[in-house]
Amino acid sequence: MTLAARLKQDGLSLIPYLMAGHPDLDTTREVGRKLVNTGIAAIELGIPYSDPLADGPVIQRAGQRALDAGTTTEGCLEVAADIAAEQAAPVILMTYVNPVLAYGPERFARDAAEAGVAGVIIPDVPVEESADIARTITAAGLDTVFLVAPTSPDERIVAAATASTGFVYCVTVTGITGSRSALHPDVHGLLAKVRSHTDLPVAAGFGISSAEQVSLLREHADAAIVGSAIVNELDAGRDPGPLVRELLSACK
Ligand SMILES: O=P(O)(O)OC[C@@H](O)[C@@H](O)c1c[nH]c2ccccc12
Repeated sequence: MTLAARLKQDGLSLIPYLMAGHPDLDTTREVGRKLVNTGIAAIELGIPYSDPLADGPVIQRAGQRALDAGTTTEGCLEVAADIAAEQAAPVILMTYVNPVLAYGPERFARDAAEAGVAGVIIPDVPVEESADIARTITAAGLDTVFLVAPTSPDERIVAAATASTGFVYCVTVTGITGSRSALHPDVHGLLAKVRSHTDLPVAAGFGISSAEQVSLLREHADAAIVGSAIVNELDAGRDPGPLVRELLSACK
């Protein structure tokens, strides 16, 4: 089943995010393997990068810790392969464009596809400049995912939806990743606008950390993406499993 078809299935689903290599790759492998078997729709795996523009403090710190621990793109792809081998939920890589260029775009796309990865999110390629990289990714059989924000004009939403094949990532707050006490005041209007421009699934992310916030997205989004709240659990030395189960029950 394609990533898009999976996310279009029954109601709101959950996509947890892990930073690969935080606190080390063995933990990412172990936690990722467990999480894909909890009923999540997909898992987003971040590749750490030294200049992460859109990352808030929690994800930035996790990325720095991963880099300090010697995490490489090769290592991330190996862990992605181990998680994908569970055959329980698709693995989506989230990476800035520089690590992809450093690795070589063709090689990156081929190795990710070989690892069993389903799709790639590259947040810092403006959709207007995305044609080459998107072609390389889709040629390897991977899905592309582009982001739209509350500030995106209609034509940008259309362009992002046209360039995406897996789902459209709807950033539900203005700014960087990280837990917020409240969702965007017009999150439902924003999601409705994106949905009016595409048949692809629409996933909401940025600032979603609680079961209550997840439940507010029911019937408005196809998936909720939760990053910082999960990274926080790992920072506190806790298994993120219980939080993920709580968030999952809010999807129903
Ligand atoms: O951490 P949050 O607020 O729950 O947001 C998800 C997010 O962390 C994850 O999707 C992500 C991490 N880094 C990114 C950079 C750009 C876009 C998305 C991301």
